[in-house]
Amino acid sequence: MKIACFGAGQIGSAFIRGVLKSQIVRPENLLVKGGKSGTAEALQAELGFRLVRNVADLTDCDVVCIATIPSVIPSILKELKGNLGQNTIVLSLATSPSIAVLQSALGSHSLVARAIPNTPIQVLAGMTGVSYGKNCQTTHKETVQALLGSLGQALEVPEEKLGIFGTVAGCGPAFVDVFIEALADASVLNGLSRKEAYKIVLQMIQGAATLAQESQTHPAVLKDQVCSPGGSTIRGVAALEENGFRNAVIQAITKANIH
Ligand SMILES: NC(=O)C1=CN([C@@H]2O[C@H](COP(=O)(O)OP(=O)(O)OC[C@H]3O[C@@H](n4cnc5c(N)ncnc54)[C@H](O)[C@@H]3O)[C@@H](O)[C@H]2O)C=CC1
Ligand SMILES: O=C(O)[C@@H]1CCC=N1
Repeated sequence: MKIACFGAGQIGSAFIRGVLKSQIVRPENLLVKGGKSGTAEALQAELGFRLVRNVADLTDCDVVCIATIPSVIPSILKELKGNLGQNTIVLSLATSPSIAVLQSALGSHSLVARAIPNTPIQVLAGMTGVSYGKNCQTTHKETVQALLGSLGQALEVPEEKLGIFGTVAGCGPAFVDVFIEALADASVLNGLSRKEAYKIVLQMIQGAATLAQESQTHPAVLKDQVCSPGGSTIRGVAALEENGFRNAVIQAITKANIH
C-alpha cells in the first residue's frame, strides 16, 4: 500500500507511527507533508519515511490522509485537486468538514472518507470510526479498512454517528488519562510511590477492561462482584455517587460531542 499523510502533529504522528509499526506500509511508500511546526521533519529523521516535495508525487497513492486542524483543510484540498489518481481515496481524520464539503471541494467523482481515530492507534490499540462518501466502492472500503484495521479496531458508521463515536473513542483517552492520574494521586496521598501507583493503576484498568470485554458481562454486575457486603468498595462507590462521578462523565462526553 502507498499512502500519504498531511499533518504530523498529535494524531498525524500517532497514525504515522502506527502504520509503520503494523507494517501495512513500508517507510518508502509513506509520504508525509507537515506544516510549519517542523514535526514532520523531526519524525522523518527518526522513522525514515519520505517527505512530500511535490503534490504530483501523490497520484499513485492508495490513500491520502489529512490530519490537520479543520481550518487548514480547504487550502490542502485546493492543493490536492488535480493531483489525485483515479483510485486515490482522500481520508480526512479531522472533526470537520463533512464528506459533502470534502467531496464538493475535490470534485463530484472524488473518493472521500472520514475517520476519527484515537491516540492508541500508535500502539495498534486504536478504536476508529469511519464513514464513506457515495463514490467509495467495496474495493475502496477494503483498502481503508485494511489501513485503519491494522491500527486496532475500525468500524464503519453512518456519518451522522461519526461525531459521537469519535467523541467517546477519540476524546475518551484524555478522560481516562485524567482518571488514571487521579487514581495515582490518591495512591500517592495514601503512601504509595508514583512508580508503584502507575504500575498498579495501569494494570488494574487494563484488567478491568479485559474482563468486561472477555466476559461480556454488564459493568453493573462486574461492579457488584467487587462490592463485598459492608466492605470497602461500596464505600468508595457511594463516595463516587455523592460527588457526581457518573454525571461528570456524562457531561464530559456531552460537552465534548463532535458535531
Ligand atoms: N489529537 C487527537 O487525539 C485526535 C485529533 N483528531 C483531529 O485531527 C486533527 C489534528 O489534530 P491534532 O493532531 O491534535 O492537532 P496538531 O495541532 O497536533 O497537528 C496538526 C498538524 O498539522 C500541521 N499543519 C498545519 N498546516 C498544514 C498543512 N498545510 N499541511 C500539512 N500539515 C499542516 C501542523 O504543523 C501540525 O503539526 C484535528 O482536526 C482533530 O480534531 C482526530 C482524532 C483524535
Ligand atoms: O480534541 C479534539 O478536538 C480532537 C477530536 C478527538 C480527539 N481530539
